[in-house]
Amino acid sequence: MTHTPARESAVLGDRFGRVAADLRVSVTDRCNLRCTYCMPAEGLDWMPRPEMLTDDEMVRVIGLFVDLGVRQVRFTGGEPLLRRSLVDVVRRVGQLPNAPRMAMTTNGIGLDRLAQPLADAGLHRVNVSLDTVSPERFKVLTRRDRFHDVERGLKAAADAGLAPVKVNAVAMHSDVESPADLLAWCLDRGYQLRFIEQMPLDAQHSWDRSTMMTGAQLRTAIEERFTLTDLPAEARGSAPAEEFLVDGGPETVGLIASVSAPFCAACDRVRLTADGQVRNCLFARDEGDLRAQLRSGASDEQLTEVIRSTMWAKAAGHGIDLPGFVQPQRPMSAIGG
Ligand SMILES: Nc1nc2c(ncn2[C@@H]2O[C@H](COP(=O)(O)OP(=O)(O)OP(=O)(O)O)[C@@H](O)[C@H]2O)c(=O)[nH]1
Ligand SMILES: C[S@@+](CC[C@H](N)C(=O)[O-])C[C@H]1O[C@@H](n2cnc3c(N)ncnc32)[C@H](O)[C@@H]1O
Ligand code: SF4
Ligand code: SF4
Repeated sequence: MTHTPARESAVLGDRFGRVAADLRVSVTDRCNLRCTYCMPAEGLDWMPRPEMLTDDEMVRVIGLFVDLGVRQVRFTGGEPLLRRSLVDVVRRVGQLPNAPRMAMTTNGIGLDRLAQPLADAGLHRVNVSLDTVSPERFKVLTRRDRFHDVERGLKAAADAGLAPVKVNAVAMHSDVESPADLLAWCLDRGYQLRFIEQMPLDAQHSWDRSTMMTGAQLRTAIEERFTLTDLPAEARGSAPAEEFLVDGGPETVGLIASVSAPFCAACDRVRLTADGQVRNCLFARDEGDLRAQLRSGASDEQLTEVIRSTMWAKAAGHGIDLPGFVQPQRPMSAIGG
């Protein structure tokens, strides 16, 4: 590969001039829910534990990303709260030189107990996934009867000051309730709701475009009850969510239209999996193997070279609409979203 100045600069760039500043770290692939758009009911093997990065390995690699210009680290999973050492990892990342902002994406189960310790360890904010306000519907969608655990988790996050508390909802046509019901519930409690288009990343490879609600369809459904006002395009930056004022604001609702309106041209994200692979895109089919290097005694410079070369190879976009699109082998639950 030709080495250009951009390829060797202090920041983590790619061939299209994008610079990664947001690292998403999957700390485990294990989960206590089985959301239908993410995992099969059973039969998905977990990563063997010896293949997972230890805390020391994970913190070392995150430190290298920070040295390369990463300014926000998001802990995700699987379910990140299932990693027993999570609070300690957060504390250690918060103590790095040039410590990044730290966020987490979680299903909220266990957050009632962990929100305060995580906030004390330095976590700044949290996004909680919740697709419905009906406990019965929750049980169907996640195959577990845990709605009230999530409800308690959300409240604990707000009480611990992990603000703003955002709620993520994957929207599908099969949903019986209106997206406006979930929005009303979130507005009442001060949570910032964002709807997400379902992406072809489920472990069972059963994604079907026709079950996905598009951003435009969601907007229409929400506008049956609320007035939405566009925010200036500049306000969005590199965020996946396009935000709208609800009934004149200040509350907002977000639409993450990854499939119908991709935001890849402004992408500033890079990913680290729990088994130590760098992914330059949610949909990447190749990964940079940091674990092998780490365990064969690589220097920081050698690890940095793996990160840089993986990022340099990043594609322009996810290519879902291209004829040759192939879903990555690694499922959403082992990437982290
Ligand atoms: N296509 C695509 N989807 C993404 C990307 N980053 C996050 N998402 C999806 O957006 C949804 C919400 O993700 P979150 O983990 O809450 O992250 P976020 O929206 O960047 O978080 P905030 O910074 O709090 O707005 C999930 O379904 C993610 O898979 C991305 O880089 N590309
Ligand atoms: C993979 S989960 C991992 C973190 C945590 N378990 C949770 O659910 O928040 C991260 C995010 O991806 C979203 N997600 C999962 N499968 C998806 C899919 N097929 N399409 C779009 N988003 C998906 C979830 O709703 C969640 O907001
Ligand atoms: S979306 Fe999150 S909570 Fe649901 S099965 Fe996937 S990893 Fe678990
Ligand atoms: S699909 Fe890939 S390139 Fe597009 S925004 Fe997501 S991570 Fe970035």
